[in-house]
Amino acid sequence: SLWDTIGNRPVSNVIAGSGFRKLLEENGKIVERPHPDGAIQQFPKCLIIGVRKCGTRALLEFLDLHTGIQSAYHEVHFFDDDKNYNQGLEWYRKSMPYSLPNQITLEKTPRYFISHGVPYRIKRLNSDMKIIVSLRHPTIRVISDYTQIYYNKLMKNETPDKFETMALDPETGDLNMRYKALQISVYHHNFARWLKIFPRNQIHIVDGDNLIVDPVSEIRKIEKFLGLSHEITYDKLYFNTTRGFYCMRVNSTMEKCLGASKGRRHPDIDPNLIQRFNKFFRPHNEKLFKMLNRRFPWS
Ligand SMILES: Nc1ncnc2c1ncn2[C@@H]1O[C@H](COP(=O)(O)OS(=O)(=O)O)[C@@H](OP(=O)(O)O)[C@H]1O
Repeated sequence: SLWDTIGNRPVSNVIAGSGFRKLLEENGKIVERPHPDGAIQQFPKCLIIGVRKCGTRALLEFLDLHTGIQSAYHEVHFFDDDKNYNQGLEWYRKSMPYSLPNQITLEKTPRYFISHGVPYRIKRLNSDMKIIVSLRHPTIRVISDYTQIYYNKLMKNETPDKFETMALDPETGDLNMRYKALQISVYHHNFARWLKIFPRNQIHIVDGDNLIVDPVSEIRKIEKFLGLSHEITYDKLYFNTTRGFYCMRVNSTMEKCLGASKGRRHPDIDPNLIQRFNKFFRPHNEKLFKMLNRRFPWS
């Protein structure tokens, strides 16, 4: 991609800390991401592993505003995709943005959370890897997941299934346990695998619902988790009333919101069906809270 070709081209006449590291856009396109002398491509020290639709893109981009962090813009899918994994570690390192030696490289691939074998592969690369997981209300996450697939189908000129068709077993009318979006929201199933490989204190959990309404408070906890100073304030993030979400002040002249696929309106869903989902998730949430030694305001 354009991104990668720029990554291999050093631009030396740019001063560190003066905006060299951030997205540069021209006519809405990312055109260049120059880096300073001494910058190198480093393995990530921190991974955002998921969960899908829980604000992983917002986290990655907001954290990229920090001078101590360089985020890989694309989802690299190294640990979950055998085709990429078999390219080897150098391939992975070369997929990273340039950063100064004391900066933390950050990568996010939400599929890591649900992919078997990934925790072990990450541990083999770096047993000290810091791991970030964002969680949202499980029912809202299901609906967000459905909404994404709904629009993906529309874009491919396919007819999307109704939510009820996906969510309910056609024979019994019960919730469809084979529905992938439902399975992903049973967070403790996947979490159990991660906690077998990584100690709890190496995993930071973000409240993805709170990230939407008070991003600075969630980012601040991550800054602490990563041993970074507190830089991301409401000078850098502002509430964009048109979008209905927080957007970024990348520098004094550039503002940036997440892409149009983030924060789409969810379809109206029968409140009874929502209640059935909530009821289904309740005991699973309790298991999760126990596992994580932390509660969330989901009922
Ligand atoms: N600031 C800001 N701007 C836009 N969107 C925001 C923001 N903060 C959090 N979110 C929520 O992020 C949800 C998408 O999550 P992900 O980025 O993890 O999705 S993905 O798995 O990478 O497709 C997305 O879910 P939907 O609202 O269902 O689209 C948003 O609610």
